[in-house]
Amino acid sequence: MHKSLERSRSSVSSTPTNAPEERHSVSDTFYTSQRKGSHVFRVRLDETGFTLERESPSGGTVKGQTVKICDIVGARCVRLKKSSRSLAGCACVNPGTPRATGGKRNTPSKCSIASREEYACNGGDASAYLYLFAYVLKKKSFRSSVHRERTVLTLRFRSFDSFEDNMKEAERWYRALCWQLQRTLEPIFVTPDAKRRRVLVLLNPKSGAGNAREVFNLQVVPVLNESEVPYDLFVTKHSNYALEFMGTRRLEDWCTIIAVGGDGLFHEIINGLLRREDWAKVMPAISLGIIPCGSGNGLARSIAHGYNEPYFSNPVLGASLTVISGRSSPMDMVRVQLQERVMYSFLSIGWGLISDVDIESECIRMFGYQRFTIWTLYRWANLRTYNGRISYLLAEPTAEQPAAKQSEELSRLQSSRSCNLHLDKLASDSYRRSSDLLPQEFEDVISLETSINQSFRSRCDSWLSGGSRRSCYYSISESIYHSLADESEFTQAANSDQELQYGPGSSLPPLDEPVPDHWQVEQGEFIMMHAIYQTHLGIDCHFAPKALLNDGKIYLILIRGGISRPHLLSFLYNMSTGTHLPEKNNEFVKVLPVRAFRLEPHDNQGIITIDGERVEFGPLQAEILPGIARVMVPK
Ligand SMILES: Nc1ncnc2c1ncn2[C@@H]1O[C@H](COP(=O)(O)OP(=O)(O)OP(=O)(O)O)[C@@H](O)[C@H]1O
Repeated sequence: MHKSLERSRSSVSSTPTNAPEERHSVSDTFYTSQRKGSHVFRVRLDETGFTLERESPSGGTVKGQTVKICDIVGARCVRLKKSSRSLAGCACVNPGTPRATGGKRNTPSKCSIASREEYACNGGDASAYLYLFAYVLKKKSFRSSVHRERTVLTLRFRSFDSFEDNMKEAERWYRALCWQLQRTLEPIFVTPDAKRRRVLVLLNPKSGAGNAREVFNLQVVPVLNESEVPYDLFVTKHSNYALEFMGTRRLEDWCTIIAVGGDGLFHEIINGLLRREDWAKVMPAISLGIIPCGSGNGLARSIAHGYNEPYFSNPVLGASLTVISGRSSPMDMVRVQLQERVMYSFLSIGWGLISDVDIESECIRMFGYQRFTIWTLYRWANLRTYNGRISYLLAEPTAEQPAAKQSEELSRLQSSRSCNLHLDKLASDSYRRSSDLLPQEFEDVISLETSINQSFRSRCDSWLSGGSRRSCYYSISESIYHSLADESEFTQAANSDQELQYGPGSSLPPLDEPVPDHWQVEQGEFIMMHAIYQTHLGIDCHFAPKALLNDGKIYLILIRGGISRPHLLSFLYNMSTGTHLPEKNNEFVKVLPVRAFRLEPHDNQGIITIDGERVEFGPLQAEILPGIARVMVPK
C-alpha cells in the first residue's frame, strides 16, 4: 500500500504550542490530485499516530484514517534525483509498474510519486518528500486471518520555491515523528543523545532449511533500515560459536541480541550470557530477540501468541517488527543441574516420548516441520515406557507444602563466583566499527543486496543503502573475525571455564542428596515427562496454554504408562490446538505447575532434551529463575 499527499502552497498552518507533547504534534493541509479531481486532506501527527482526514468541499470531514504510532517503524526525508537514470533506484519505483509519462503528472498510481517526479525533476522540482513506513494490521476477508501489511505514506512538501526550505519543513515533520516514536521506546534502547542503540545479530546459516542468511537479507534488513536501527552482524561458524561469543565479548555497545536461527541458537546465547563473570549486570541491560529460522521455533511462536501478534501469515516479518519494537518483557529461565554440569533453559526439559520424537526424527530432517508428525505416529505405534521417579515442589502452596518454606528455598538464589577470567581479553583487539573495514570486506554485503529479487529491490530504496547506518561483521569466507583475533586463544578461553560454576546459584539441595520432605513424588512407569515454561514447544505445538513469559512456573506434564492408545492419540492430536490437557488431573495425564523438580530415571538409557537439544542421560533437577532474562515483545 502506498499513499502520497502533497502539501498545498496556500496552507501553511502548523500548530506550534508550548507543551512539549504539543510541540511535537504537527498538522497541516495536503492534497492529492487525481484524474477525477483533487482532494484536500487534513494531516496530523501526534502521540496516537498519523491521522488523515479528507475534507468535503463544504469543509466537513468525509473520511478519516489513522495509522497508529505503534504500527509506524520509521520515516525518511528525501529529495528525488534529477536524472531519469538515477530514478531507476528511487524509492517506490516498482520495476513491475509502468512509469507514467510527463503528461500523466496528475495521475497518482500505487507508486506514482516517482512517476510524477521524473517529469517534475526534469523541470527542476524543489519538492522535499517525507516517506513514512508502517506495518498495519489487515484482514483481507471475513474468513481470513489478520496479517501485517507494509504501508508507505508519502508527504510532498513544495510550499516554498527553494528545495532547502521545503526540506526544512519535511525535516520538522520527521523530527516530530522521531520524537513520538522515541516516546514508545524503553530507555535501554535509546542513547543519551536520543538515537537508537545498536543491536547485535547472531545468525546461524545452518539452522532449519539453511536459508537464514537469505531470510535476514531479504526480510529483516529492510525493516532494520526503515526503523534506522544500527546493527552488527556475526554469522556463526560452528556449533557453540554463539555460546563462546556471548561468554567472552564486551557487550556494552549493544542493547539487544537477536538470534537469527532456531531455539538451539537462542539456547547458546543465554548460556553464554550466564557463564559471564558480569552476568548479573549484563542480563537486565540487554534484551534478547529471535527471528525464527529453525525447525522448531517454539520461543518465537510463544512470544507472538502471548501478544496476539499474527504469526503464520509472515513469521519473519512479525518477529522483525518485534525485535525493533523497543519494548521488552522479563522472561523466566530455568537452572538445570545435570550430574556433571549446570545449564540454563528457556523452553523445555523432556524425557520420553516427545524427546524421542525430537531427536530420533533428525534422520528425516528433509521433511521439515512434518518430521515431528511422522515420527510421533511411528513412536505411538511402537510405544515405549520408562521407569523413574519425579519429585516436585508445587508453585501454589498446599497444606503439605507451606508457603513460608517455599519462599525460604527460593530466596536462597544467589550469584555464584565468577568463572570467566578471560572476559573481553580479546575484545579490544577484535571489536571494530564499520568504518574500519576494508572495502573488499563489504563486498559480501553488497553482493548479497544486489542478488536479491526484483520485488524486494523495489522496496529497498536506493537512498537507504546510501544513508545506511549499518556496519557488518561477516564471519563467512574470509572471516573478519579470524583476521582480527586468534581463534585458538578464543576457544581455549571458553573451554578452560567450562568446568567452573557460573551464573545464578541454586536454592536446591545437591543432586546426590534427598529432596526436601515436603516435595511430592510420582514414580513408576511413564510414557513421558515434559517440563515447559513457554506456551509453544514448536510452531504447531501449543503445549502449555496457560504458561506466561514471566509467571514463575514450570509446567510439568506427565503421561503415565498404561494410558490407552486412543487416549494417547487424542492427546497428541490435540497438542496443536492446546486442547490436549485434561481440566482435572487424572490417573494417566497430569499437569503440575511447579517451581522446581527432580527427575531420576531408573533405566540405563534414554533421551533427555533441554530446549530441544540432547543432553547426557541421567538424573537432573531444575528450578525456576523468575524474570531473570529480558525478551523483545511486540508493541
Ligand atoms: N555455523 C554452524 N554450523 C553448524 N552448526 C551450527 C552453526 N551455528 C550453530 N550451529 C548449531 O546448530 C544447532 C541448531 O541450530 P538452530 O537452533 O539455529 O536451528 P534448528 O535446530 O534448525 O532449530 P530449532 O532449534 O528451532 O529446532 C545449534 O545447537 C548450534 O549449536
